[in-house]
Amino acid sequence: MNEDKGISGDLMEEKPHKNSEFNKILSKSVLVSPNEQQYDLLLKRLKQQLDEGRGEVIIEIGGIEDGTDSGLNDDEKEAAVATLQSLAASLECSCVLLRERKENCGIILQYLIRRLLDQTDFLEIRVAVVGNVDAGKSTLLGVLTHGELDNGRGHARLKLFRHKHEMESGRTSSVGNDILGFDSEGNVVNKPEHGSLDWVKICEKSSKVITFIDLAGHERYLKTTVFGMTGHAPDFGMLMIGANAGIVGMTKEHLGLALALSVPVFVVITKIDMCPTNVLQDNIKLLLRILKSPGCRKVPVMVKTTDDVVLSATNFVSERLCPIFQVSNVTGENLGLLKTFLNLLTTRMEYHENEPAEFQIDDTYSVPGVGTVVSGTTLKGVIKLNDTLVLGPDPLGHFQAIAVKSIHRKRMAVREVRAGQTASFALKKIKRSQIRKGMVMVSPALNPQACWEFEGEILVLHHPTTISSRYQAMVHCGSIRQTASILSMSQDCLRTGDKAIVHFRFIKHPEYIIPGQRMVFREGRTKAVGNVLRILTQAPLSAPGNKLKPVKQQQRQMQSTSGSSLTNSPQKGFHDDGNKDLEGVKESATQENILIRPSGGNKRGRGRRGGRMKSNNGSSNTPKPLSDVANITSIQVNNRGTTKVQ
Ligand SMILES: Nc1nc2c(ncn2[C@@H]2O[C@H](COP(=O)(O)OP(=O)(O)OP(=O)(O)O)[C@@H](O)[C@H]2O)c(=O)[nH]1
Repeated sequence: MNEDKGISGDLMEEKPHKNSEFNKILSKSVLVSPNEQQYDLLLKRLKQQLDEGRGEVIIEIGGIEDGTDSGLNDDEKEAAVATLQSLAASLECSCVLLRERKENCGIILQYLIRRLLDQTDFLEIRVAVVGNVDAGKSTLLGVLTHGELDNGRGHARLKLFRHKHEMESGRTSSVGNDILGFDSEGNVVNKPEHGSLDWVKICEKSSKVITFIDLAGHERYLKTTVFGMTGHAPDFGMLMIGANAGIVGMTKEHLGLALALSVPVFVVITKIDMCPTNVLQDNIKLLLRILKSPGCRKVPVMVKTTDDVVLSATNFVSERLCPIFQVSNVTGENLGLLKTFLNLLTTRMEYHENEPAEFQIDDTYSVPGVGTVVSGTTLKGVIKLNDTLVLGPDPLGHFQAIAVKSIHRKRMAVREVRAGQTASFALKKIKRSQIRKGMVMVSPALNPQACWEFEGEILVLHHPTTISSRYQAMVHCGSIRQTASILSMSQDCLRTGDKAIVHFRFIKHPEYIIPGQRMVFREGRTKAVGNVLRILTQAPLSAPGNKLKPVKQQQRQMQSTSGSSLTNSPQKGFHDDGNKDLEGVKESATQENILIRPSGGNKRGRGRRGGRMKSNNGSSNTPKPLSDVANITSIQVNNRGTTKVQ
């Protein structure tokens, strides 16, 4: 089958593997018998590679592609492997063979070098699990993390459900988490006897922990699913498809969401044990067509052997690659391949030691005997025990100093957390009611500012009619989830497929957002995606909680400021590189129609939220011209409502 071919050559050329530089010094002669100087150089480079890969790297030996130096014979292989093992041991790493292949020129090997970490440390990868209802999401997670196969009637998923109504209905409604640990050799740490409370035991024995963010498949819970995709900062998306049902319901919606948020996706087709071959083939054909379409532009790879796993995992740094697994939760078929793949995934989040810390809160708890606890993801820097951070913004836009008295990672007490890691902090002298999802804890060095208004560049993926000024919908941006109103736009009105610069204002309280962040703007089936371009107002235009001023009044206010000097605007115009990012998604909205649902009324949303969806010519408030909006940079308004234009 044509689709079954391996990873296409052009993909490899486009994004050379990150180890390719290192591999150049791994020439056969050097590895087989390095002199002292060469050995030291190898050691130094390997350490560098491990630091870059957050503690692990995949090394290929004997595979230099210049044609002169490739392939090892048996003796050379033995010597080269001994050198690699000695290098790994010197750096306190494990060295595990992943793949051995015989080419005409000789043997080529791939090894996983992984740092041995102490009990409290582990590499963390977050995988968002999406797919339609009944695709088998909770079941697969139950099978993977509890080591027992399913019975086909919902046995495995029972271990994951968090609410009584979920047990009764068999449907996930909340964002659930479960973990799968791998030791330094790549063996699964989870055992059937590990209950869901044994996270500490699993983490202590693991070098890498995969956190699955189990998201609801039903349309009713889409808001929660979008929050899971934006607020939990997943490294990857696992799109689950039932073999017999195929691409139905929310499958395309979820795929589109991952695409819009630039989250690399791999596909797991479940229930292959109960699906007739012809149905499976038809569903796979459709899947491949969608993935290859101009809207997705993915390179699908059917993963059938360990070789395919290693190849796709090492190239999964490219968002374009889309590995596809076919598994059964009942017979366990191909689950081994999926586990090996998960073991080889590496985090996408970068970590720089000296960056000021940023932590976004995605949940709050009140724990008896402990007090208020917040959980979330460390986005930047490192947070250590007893550090003082600032928490906010509160409804007045203020941040307050807060000391970090205890840190937990996956229920395990630790001394520090770094970028890319989720954690929870117990906070003193603050009530749970004072904290909400979307708040941040950041280093005081950042001098964080609360934001009521911001400018975003958005692309409308779907709207039944048109969007114009004063339209309101939910903004999802990181763990922020709040309704915002459109004050003005660079176009009179927006229809499906349109792109525009939009001036938003949060309706309830200010938030902490950063230019460049990805955002989703949605209400019911209306959906737009884009980037935050810049922050416009640092303080409320009126007292918090007050209704918005009419747009015209706001615009007059803004016009009076046009031409004033740009104080906090990092950008001069609107044509920034965010445009580029949206191109692929735009195509998906316009050409392939994968995200577009058939037009239809949206009566529920219209009534409840008070958003106005006008007919094409119905815009009574002419939006400000783009050039004018560009000039307005900061309208500083204090709480009494006095405007100070800078
Ligand atoms: N035969 C067979 N049945 C499976 C397999 N995977 C899941 N099932 C069954 O499919 C049903 C639905 O599985 P769930 O895990 O609840 O599906 P889900 O995608 O989590 O659904 P939501 O939580 O509502 O989003 C259950 O009865 C499972 O036992 C499989 O590989 N083979």
